[in-house]
Amino acid sequence: MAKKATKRKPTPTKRKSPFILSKQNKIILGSLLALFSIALFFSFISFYFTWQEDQSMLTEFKNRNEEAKNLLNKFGASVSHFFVYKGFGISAIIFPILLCISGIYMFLGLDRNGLLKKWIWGLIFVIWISVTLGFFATESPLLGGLIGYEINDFLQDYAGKIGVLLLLVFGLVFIAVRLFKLTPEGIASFFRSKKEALASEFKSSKKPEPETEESFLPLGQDDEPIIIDTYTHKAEIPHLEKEPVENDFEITVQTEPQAEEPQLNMEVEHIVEEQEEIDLLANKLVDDFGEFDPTLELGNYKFPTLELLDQHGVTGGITINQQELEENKDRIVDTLKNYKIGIAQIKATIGPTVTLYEIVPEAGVRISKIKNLEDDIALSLAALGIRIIAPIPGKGTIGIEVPNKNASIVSMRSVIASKKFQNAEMELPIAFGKTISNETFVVDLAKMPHLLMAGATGQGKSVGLNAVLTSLLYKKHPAEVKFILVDPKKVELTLYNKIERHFLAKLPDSEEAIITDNTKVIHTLNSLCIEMDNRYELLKLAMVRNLKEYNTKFKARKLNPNDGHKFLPYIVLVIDEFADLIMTAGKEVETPVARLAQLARAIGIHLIIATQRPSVNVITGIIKANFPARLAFRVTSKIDSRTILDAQGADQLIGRGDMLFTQGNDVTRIQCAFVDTPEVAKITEFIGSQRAYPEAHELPEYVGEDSGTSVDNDISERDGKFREAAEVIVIAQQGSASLIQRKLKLGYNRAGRIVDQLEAAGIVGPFEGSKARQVLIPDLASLQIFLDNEGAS
Ligand SMILES: Nc1ncnc2c1ncn2[C@@H]1O[C@H](COP(=O)(O)OP(=O)(O)OP(=O)(O)O)[C@@H](O)[C@H]1O
Repeated sequence: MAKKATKRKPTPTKRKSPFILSKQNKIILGSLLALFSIALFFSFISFYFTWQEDQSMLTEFKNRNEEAKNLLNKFGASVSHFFVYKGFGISAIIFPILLCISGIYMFLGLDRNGLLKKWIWGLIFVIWISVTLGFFATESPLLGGLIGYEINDFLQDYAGKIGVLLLLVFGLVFIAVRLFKLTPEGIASFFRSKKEALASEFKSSKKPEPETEESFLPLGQDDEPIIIDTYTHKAEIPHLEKEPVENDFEITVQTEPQAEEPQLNMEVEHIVEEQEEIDLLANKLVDDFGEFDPTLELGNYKFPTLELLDQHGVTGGITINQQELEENKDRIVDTLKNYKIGIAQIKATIGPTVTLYEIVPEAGVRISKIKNLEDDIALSLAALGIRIIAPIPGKGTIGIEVPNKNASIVSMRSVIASKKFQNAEMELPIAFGKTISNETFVVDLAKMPHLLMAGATGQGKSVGLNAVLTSLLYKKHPAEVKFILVDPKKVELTLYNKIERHFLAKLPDSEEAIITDNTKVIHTLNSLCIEMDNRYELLKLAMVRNLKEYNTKFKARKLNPNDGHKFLPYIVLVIDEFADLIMTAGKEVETPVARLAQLARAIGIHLIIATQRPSVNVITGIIKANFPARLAFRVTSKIDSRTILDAQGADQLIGRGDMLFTQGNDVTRIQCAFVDTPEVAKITEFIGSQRAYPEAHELPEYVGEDSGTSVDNDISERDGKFREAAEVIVIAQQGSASLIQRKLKLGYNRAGRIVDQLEAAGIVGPFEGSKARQVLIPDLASLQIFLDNEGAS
């Protein structure tokens, strides 16, 4: 998206200009413009031959019996009269030329930036030529047109003839320098090179050199041994210190430095030009075709509209219950008074779910004393979820958060529609919800750069994940971001299947884009590691430090797609129920996740990991260290809160989307935006019904150690029990090593080896995680035929 890097427009529905035409319309309009401009061109030309005869026709435009001599008849005569006679004279011809170029641009669907430049220069030319001709050709007004004449007249009244002449010369200099990039040095070197070319031509015509090797040899030096290079057959350099010899071109050049000075100057200029060549080429490509636009393939893609989201009954802001506020204030003041803590000042900020009471204690009160009263205050307020922030970072106050009796829902619609989100100039903006002071909370996932989410069951984790995904869907074009969704629960993220070919990425041979089984997760994570390495390689080649710089360079056409460069979308990997994965796959999952978390930030791969159980064996030290951004919904214990946030507080939340977010230092309390399943269904339906890419974004192939075997299908090297094992497997129609182990009383390793050989022979299918392998031979008779054929071939 060439335009995406610049300012975003306020509403997602109006991101594109309403004047964007479809490809067909562009072709139609482009050809119409080009043909019209050709007609106009000839009409202007013919005006110069027919204008006198057609003059009387101008008032007879409606009269169908009258005919004009102009090539375009009365229309041509009138338009030409307007543009040439009343307008700019002969320079009016530039208009059809500009129109023709515009038509070609439209026809070929080229970028409009280059065209705008041409129009600006065209208009400058039109005016300059018209005024110049108006100045010099006062006798023939048709050359400069009425405008040229009038401008001259006007200027001469104020600046006189000389003043206008100087202005015209300045115009010429301006055009020469800005458009043709002429400089005094450039002109001087041009003439110098011409002069030298002439001189050398003259010289060579005077002394024609015979085309033999001897012509390079110094003449008249018989007494000196001449060293001839065996490869080049030329005299070697040592002759330098010798007296200059007229006939020896090479030596003369090197022994007369003064005569060579102009040539040295020229060389310097040449080097400068060479250095700029890549940039010049890129600039030319951008001028001709415009910046690369990754969204072009789905050019008609429409962003989801706000109407797809519900208000959830919230139309206005938060309703303030004055009585509740007063009561809470009095209770806080009374409770603190009971403990002999005086309050100098108290202020309330009302949020969607909690109200923050900011207290300035009287001088001499110890902060730790108030902090220790947390439970007592909660008791006296008879409310759950009280949190004391002492002191509030950046302010000299103590905060007491008290849940509102009637919490209001923060709808996803309200946060998406907020100015803060709409105007967010972020790479991957996420609108989480609203803070305690009712401000929309927007953060950039690209800066986090990975997010860890935890919360006990039913506290709003799935809604939180949907809020993250919805935010990105409302802001990003399918070309800019791809999701990899891992959903071991198999039900939470299924709705996103509909946007598979727009927004999802998957392994080359997998059918389902949403990953639900563990083996596939391991493969996908390893495949992402390969993608990461590939991307680093591309970044290295492009000599940039991160994905943003890389894509900017690619859009500016400074990276050649023939060298493997391509526009790289962000990849967001979402793993729901991470605990479940770690429990079943352990290190196999942890290692690639840690590797990605450590290294993937620069190349645009971002991880979002959600878990119900934030225990230390799930969120291990290495994972924690690489996930500075953490989001905690309500958890069941202080320990869990510490594991996820490195601070307590998450155990005191009130649930239903009440959450704490930290990016390393401050902890912010946020009410998560609520987006319901039917809303997600509508959004995915809206996107899914639009034209899509032919396939989901393909990840690099990963060949796992356990998928397939490297065992050769060598009959002579097969285990002695191979045939028996094959029979057991075919009878049971179950390809498992443990079955062979039991039935044939073999050790595990030997049984495993036999299964590998069975796979290599094509009797059982590949490894499928916890499931038994598929048996590819239906019955014993078929097996018999199969093995006999194998032996015969
Ligand atoms: N931000 C919110 N605003 C209002 N209500 C919410 C919010 N988030 C969640 N809820 C309520 O809590 C319920 C449970 O939320 P959710 O399904 O997200 O929980 P969960 O943490 O994913 O649970 P589990 O881990 O069992 O899947 C929702 O159905 C909704 O009624």
